Amino acid sequence: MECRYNEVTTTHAPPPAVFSPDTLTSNAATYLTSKKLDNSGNALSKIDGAFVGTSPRPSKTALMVIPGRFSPASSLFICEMEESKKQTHCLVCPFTGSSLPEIILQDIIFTKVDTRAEKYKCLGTGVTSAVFEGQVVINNCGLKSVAVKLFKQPFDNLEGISAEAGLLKMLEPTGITPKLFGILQRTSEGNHPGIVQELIQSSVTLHQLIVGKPPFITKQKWYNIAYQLAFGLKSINEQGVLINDLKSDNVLVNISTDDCRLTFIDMGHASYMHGKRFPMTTEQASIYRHLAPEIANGQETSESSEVFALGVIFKDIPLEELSFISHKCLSKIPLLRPSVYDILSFVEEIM
Ligand SMILES: Nc1ncnc2c1ncn2[C@@H]1O[C@H](COP(=O)(O)OP(=O)(O)OP(=O)(O)O)[C@@H](O)[C@H]1O
Repeated sequence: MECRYNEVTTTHAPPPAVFSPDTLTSNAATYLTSKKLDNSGNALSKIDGAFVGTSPRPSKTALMVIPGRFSPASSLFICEMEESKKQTHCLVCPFTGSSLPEIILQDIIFTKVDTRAEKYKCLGTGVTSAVFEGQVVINNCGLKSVAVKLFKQPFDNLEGISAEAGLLKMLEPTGITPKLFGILQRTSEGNHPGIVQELIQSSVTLHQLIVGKPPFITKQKWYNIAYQLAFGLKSINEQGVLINDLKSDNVLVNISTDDCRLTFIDMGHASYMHGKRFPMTTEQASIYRHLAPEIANGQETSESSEVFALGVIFKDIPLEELSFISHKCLSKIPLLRPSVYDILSFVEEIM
């Protein structure tokens, strides 16, 4: 999957809607506003069916996502249906060749913001997608809470989506990324394709925590966060994956847990077993402060550029003890940066 960096969100663009009741309604309304998305009846009947050993297939009537701002032009519709037919074979991880589960729209119940209005709970939006809260019927396991990442054009090709989903699957053993439930394919009803993943409950982005939005967290919790950042990056890199877009907007913090549990989200720019180039102009490079200078100069990403990105986050974390190591991570010369193992040992020592 060839990606250009000008597709990446600008650093520290304010996340539009994360568990804030006043913004949720308006944002969700802009993205998904359809009565027909109310799927609860169908999905629940499927669970009832599962209990009695049958699997009733809800009829495919009018289950459409009418996605406001990123709806396709009607002339593209036929082409999309053609595409979805030939894209079925893409439900395999392009890196490992293992198959990825498919989830059908009928099995998702999107969470409504308001029981009367047809407005759905948007967890956040990015450059490539809008992420909605819901529940999904998993065979014989009942309902699971999920975050459904629906891709906007032109980021809605199934190969790219399969790559991101495949990486989430691959990273599941680390426990630091959301669990993958499956891929939602584009259907002839016109819904946007997406990734159905574990919902990270009670979370805010690390960026929100850093810029001082409530809640206030203790120094000990900041140490825990620094440790999990280093440990998480090490675990991900050890699986052969480079995140290539590590920044505080892409880390969720579960503020209801004592240790402030972290989850690394958004593997949309990640690569497996190799680095990736992100061609960009000097002006663009200046926006992406988490990008190491060599990447802005056209070189491939590497474990060392991941360390640079970690250094940017450490610099923003309000712990003086991190300034020594973040300074080293931010060295312009990749070879002078510490390894993620050195960083982890350093954080362990200061805790
Ligand atoms: N699994 C999840 N659980 C809870 N909230 C989530 C989850 N995944 C994403 N979000 C919310 O949705 C927002 C957008 O998600 P994500 O970063 O994956 O989108 P994106 O379009 O790839 O963003 P970018 O602009 O970085 O490309 C996140 O900032 C977060 O608030």
